[in-house]
Amino acid sequence: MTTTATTEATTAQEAGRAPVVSFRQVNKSYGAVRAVADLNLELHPGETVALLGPNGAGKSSTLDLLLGLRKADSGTVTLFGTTPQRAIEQGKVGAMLQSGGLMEGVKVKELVELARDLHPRGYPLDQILATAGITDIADRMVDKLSGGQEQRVRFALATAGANDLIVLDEPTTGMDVSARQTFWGAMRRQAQQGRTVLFATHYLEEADEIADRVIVLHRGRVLADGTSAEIKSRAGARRITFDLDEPVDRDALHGLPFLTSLAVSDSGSAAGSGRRTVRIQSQDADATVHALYGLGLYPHHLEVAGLGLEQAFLAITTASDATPATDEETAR
Ligand SMILES: Nc1ncnc2c1ncn2[C@@H]1O[C@H](COP(=O)(O)OP(=O)(O)OP(=O)(O)O)[C@@H](O)[C@H]1O
Repeated sequence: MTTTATTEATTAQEAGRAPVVSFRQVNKSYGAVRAVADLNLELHPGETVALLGPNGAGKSSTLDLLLGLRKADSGTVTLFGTTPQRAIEQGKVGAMLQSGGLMEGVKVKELVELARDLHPRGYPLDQILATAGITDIADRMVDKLSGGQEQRVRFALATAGANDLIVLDEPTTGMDVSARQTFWGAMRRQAQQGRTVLFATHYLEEADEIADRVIVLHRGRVLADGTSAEIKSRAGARRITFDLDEPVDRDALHGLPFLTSLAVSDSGSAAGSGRRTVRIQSQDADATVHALYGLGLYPHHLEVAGLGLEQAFLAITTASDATPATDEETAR
């Protein structure tokens, strides 16, 4: 074996072992705005990962760095052990981004065909159209599509060949409920075939349902990283709900220990009866409920439940806003 062949074999072996995506100490600023701050991240084959974060958290910047569309100020980004550019040239990555219009003056099928022809491992045209659910609009001009149809065409372009990594930036924006279901069905099939899927989203229910790993970004940092169940339990707080027949002493309820929020409303079924429903969020439900009985109250229909992903997400990002960001915030 020649030295070159040995080097190539070693590189291929390394690429086989390398994470699909690796960010090491990556920083990106736009002037004074720190969009990505000391970001460390690894994605592995077959993972479906949701990137969650409030507006301006750094999601699009992270995806741009990952795709080599922007250059990091410092740190390294690799895909399959090589540069993003190289991985993309090798046809390993399909991307569906928010920005950038679709080429106009062509039919849907012509545009998809072009993407397929450019892909080193392109799929048959009919298959791409069917997977993206756009067979019926294949002869439509691209400039005549609705927002949701455009998104489906973008999806077809991102999956026109056999990619190992699919990157999606808020892919279902503008899609109606049924288009969303079709879209995620297609995406699940991609994941079942061993592909790694990374998507940024504002829809927490999508992250909860689709992703087996959720990464919460805030101010360019990873605040939490784990399964959706882990993120929910990391937020710590629990919801306590109960009804009260007696007059509600809000000051007393506000004085309960470990309380993070309190809402009192007319009890839906018994509106006008004087019964009130109290909803509490607490960092220590046991202690709060104990103190509640200590107030001499008699709560009916008492329920204690974990937070949904949306509330957990809010709890995590709000807590981070209240404290200076440190690397210890990272969950793993
Ligand atoms: N080209 C740019 N020039 C200057 N600032 C920018 C640029 N692009 C992004 N930013 C800023 O960097 C920060 C991160 O933006 P980014 O678009 O990555 O966030 P995001 O999480 O994708 O937000 P959104 O959910 O609103 O799409 C924001 O404060 C944004 O205003």
